Amino acid sequence: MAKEIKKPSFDLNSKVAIVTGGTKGIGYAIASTFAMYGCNVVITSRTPEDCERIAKDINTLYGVKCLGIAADSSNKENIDAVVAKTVEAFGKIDILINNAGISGKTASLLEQTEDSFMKVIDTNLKGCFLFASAVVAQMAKQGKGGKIVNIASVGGLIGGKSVAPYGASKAGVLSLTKTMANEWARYGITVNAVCPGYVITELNQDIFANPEIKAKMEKRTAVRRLGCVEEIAGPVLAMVSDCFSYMTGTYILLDGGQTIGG
Ligand SMILES: NC(=O)C1=CN([C@@H]2O[C@H](COP(=O)(O)OP(=O)(O)OC[C@H]3O[C@@H](n4cnc5c(N)ncnc54)[C@H](O)[C@@H]3O)[C@@H](O)[C@H]2O)C=CC1
Ligand SMILES: C[C@H](O)[C@@H]1OC(=O)[C@H](O)[C@@H]1O
Repeated sequence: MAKEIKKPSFDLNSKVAIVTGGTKGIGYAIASTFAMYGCNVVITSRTPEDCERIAKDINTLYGVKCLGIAADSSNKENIDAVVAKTVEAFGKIDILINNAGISGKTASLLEQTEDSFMKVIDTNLKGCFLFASAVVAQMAKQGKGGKIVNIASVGGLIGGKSVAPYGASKAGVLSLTKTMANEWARYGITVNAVCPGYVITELNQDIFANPEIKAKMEKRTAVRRLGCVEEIAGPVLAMVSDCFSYMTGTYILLDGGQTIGG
């Protein structure tokens, strides 16, 4: 008899995930997709009403426990409180998705200020470091490993005009992902990233509202269209499942062929 091959499973039953910035856009799609697969989810954003409302919706729609906790991803005290409240409510953390992010001021480098630069770095890069560090301290105590996915961007690979702080923050996230994977493999924790291209969300709705710009962006992709949030959430689900147990310290590019020249 030939060797039996294990059937891949995306089941997240009884797992507990934190999805930062889980009230909107890509984060909301990820939190909802995890919930569809049985995962209890903690979602964060800075607005308490949004957290409460969306957590209730996810709970009603998918029958899992969902907790909304207001927290600023650039604030260490807030982050430590999210980790403590998650452990208090669920007893453990299995998965962290570092998703909360802002695009920042669209302007040339010379027009960026210390404030506009640091605001993006604090949310996108410092937040990723602080959240992962706080969660890993808990995962290490649990002794059963864990999965972290950082939401980076094509912007972190190619830079791009007028979005220097954003590109730099996402390049930093990709570098952090490698170091985290190296240093935390000893705890059985894998750390990976995804680099989405153009995905329609609130982050960029103003830009894509202009039909000319939208058409230009679509033309930059090989598939000639913008992405949707489900096209990021599905791959992230696979990445936190048992299927991706041998992947760590790297990223998946989800850009419709933007970086191969369109
Ligand atoms: N939409 C796109 O085309 C792409 C987005 N991304 C990344 O995906 C992630 C999600 O972006 P979208 O869903 O598009 O944006 P969005 O604006 O729709 O949602 C962002 C979420 O992050 C939260 N957030 C922002 N700043 C926060 C802070 N300081 N503390 C806590 N929560 C905060 C917001 O409340 C919201 O829930 C971001 O990291 C973004 O950089 C990456 C590549 C492409
Ligand atoms: C903010 C941009 O419109 C959006 O964000 C990203 O990371 C994508 O690459 C898009 O450019």
